[in-house]
Amino acid sequence: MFLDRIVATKKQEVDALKGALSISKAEKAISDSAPCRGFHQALVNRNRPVGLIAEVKKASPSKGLIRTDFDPVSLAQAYEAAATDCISVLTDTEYFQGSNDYLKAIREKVKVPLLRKDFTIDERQIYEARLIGADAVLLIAAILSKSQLASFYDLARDLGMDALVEVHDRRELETVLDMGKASLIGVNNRDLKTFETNLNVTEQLIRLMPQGVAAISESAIAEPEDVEFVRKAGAQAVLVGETFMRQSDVQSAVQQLMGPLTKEGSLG
Ligand SMILES: O=C(O)c1ccccc1NCC(=O)[C@H](O)[C@H](O)COP(=O)(O)O
Repeated sequence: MFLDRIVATKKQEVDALKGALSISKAEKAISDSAPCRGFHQALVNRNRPVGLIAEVKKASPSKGLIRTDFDPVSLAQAYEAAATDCISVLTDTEYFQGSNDYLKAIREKVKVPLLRKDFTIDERQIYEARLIGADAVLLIAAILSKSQLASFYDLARDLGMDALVEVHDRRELETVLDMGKASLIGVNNRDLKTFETNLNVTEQLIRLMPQGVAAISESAIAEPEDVEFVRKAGAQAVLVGETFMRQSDVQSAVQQLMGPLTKEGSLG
């Protein structure tokens, strides 16, 4: 199964990180660094009726190479110019052709809060995310135990970041809700084991979420009708990658998919 392969590769990367990243040095560097930008708060204060996390995504296991003229900083600047609330940056190299360097370079040029989109399986990756400039990390319920979810969540918060906790089915959602911490839950419409996508997953899972949880619908959102469908299902924001990456003009692609701004003067 592909997800198992990804996790096996991450285990090797984490072994290398154990030699390369000292937690005490990381803590010192983080205490000297600028505070994070509020990722969750940007979605609360969103610029449109449905918030947007726009993804910088060069390639994927399901689609292969998605964008050939891939300049991560220009893409992120186009997202910012289109009043995107948050940006997701894929940092996995092996399967998504992403890079920590992309996130670092985007952090230098763009003020929008950044999600480090990767497969977190070890606490060192959370320190690393904060050091490279992330404002939030992704915690995928399909690859973590309840105790890992809780401790990684607490660590992210202790380091000043938000955590987007991702689920795909009822069992994963129940685990996350049992944990009793997550206030930002992503429903991935893509089954990461089969790559099948279905927006009904958002509808089925959001209705099981208590009030006070902000739900993000992730993956396979391609048309304004899809955004409307997940809004009606209760999603407060969407996470979109491929649809934007396949358009030459990313800024206008955001406007076409997401519609006009709610707040005057948000653009630019
Ligand atoms: O995108 C994939 O093929 C994929 C395969 C295995 C694990 C994760 C995968 N994608 C990560 C994501 O969650 C998406 O990049 C993100 O939700 C955006 O999806 P899309 O708008 O469909 O590009």
